[in-house]
Amino acid sequence: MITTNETARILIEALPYIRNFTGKTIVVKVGGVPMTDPARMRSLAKDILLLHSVGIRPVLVHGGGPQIDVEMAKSGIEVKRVEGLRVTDAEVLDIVRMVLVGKTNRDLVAAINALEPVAIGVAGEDGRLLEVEPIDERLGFVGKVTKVRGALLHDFHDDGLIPIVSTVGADVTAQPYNINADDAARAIAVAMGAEKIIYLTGTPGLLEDPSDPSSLVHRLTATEARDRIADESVTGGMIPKLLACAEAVEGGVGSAHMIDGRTEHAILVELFTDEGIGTMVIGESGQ
Ligand SMILES: Nc1ncnc2c1ncn2[C@@H]1O[C@H](COP(=O)(O)OP(=O)(O)O)[C@@H](O)[C@H]1O
Ligand SMILES: CC(=O)N[C@@H](CCC(=O)OP(=O)(O)O)C(=O)O
Repeated sequence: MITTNETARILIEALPYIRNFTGKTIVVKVGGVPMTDPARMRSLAKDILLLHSVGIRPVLVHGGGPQIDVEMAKSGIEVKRVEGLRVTDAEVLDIVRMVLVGKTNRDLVAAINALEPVAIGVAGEDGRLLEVEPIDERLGFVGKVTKVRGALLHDFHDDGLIPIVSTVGADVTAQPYNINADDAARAIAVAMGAEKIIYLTGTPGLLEDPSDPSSLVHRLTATEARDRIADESVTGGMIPKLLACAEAVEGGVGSAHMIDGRTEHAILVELFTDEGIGTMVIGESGQ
């Protein structure tokens, strides 16, 4: 049982962090794994609302890879990925939009709005928030973000709203494209001049040995992150995630964090306490 003194100490410890982050943009990307449990989604909604309530400007970007896999299986379509990216033909693209824009985004918006009606859902193809180019024709409709209309998201914040972004973008002809949500979150954080980007994932962070959760890498630079991708010590979904962290700090975001989205209130511990959790990627100066 937490004592009154401990509660007071925690609040006092949080104060300088709250002061430091007030008025700043923090991008939180939640992966599909942490969202498989509705209780976790409700807990995430409380955390995001708390950030908003203390004057932080949060942008919640979500994935939904496992949820797309389930719908593809129901339709009897085989899942193919190349270096963590889903091969997306027109049929798969329909499923991606249905799941990300039609379901996952709505569930997150509803989870926050059940507490306070300040969440607004937006897809990357709305108002061409996320403009893309195809990455590689072998991947089909998979896009790399070339432009972010960040002003749209700043406007939502100015209006007291929390934008919840699903990462289906569009090219200049309005053709929709599937985007890796980690990379889309990175592009948004860079375009908005975010203070931090936080990835809530299905692992404790970057692991030396992916089968050993205690082998957590606490801190590394963007160059070290790129080296680990080059020497193939990370695989699957960790490749775009680690690359996104490196590109975020190289693009001017203060720091990028990968933390365990399955741990309740991990965002609050990361932001408001002296306890660093998960993996932090920083710029070359070590700051
Ligand atoms: N070195 C590593 N450390 C941690 N995870 C790794 C590593 N190498 C590969 N992975 C894999 O990457 C996955 C995380 O990427 P992904 O599933 O896309 O994340 P998300 O949970 O955000 O959707 C982990 O669940 C793990 O299977
Ligand atoms: C191109 C590509 O691979 N897009 C991803 C988009 C969703 C996503 O990134 O979801 P997670 O964050 O849960 O991994 C996909 O289709 O799975």
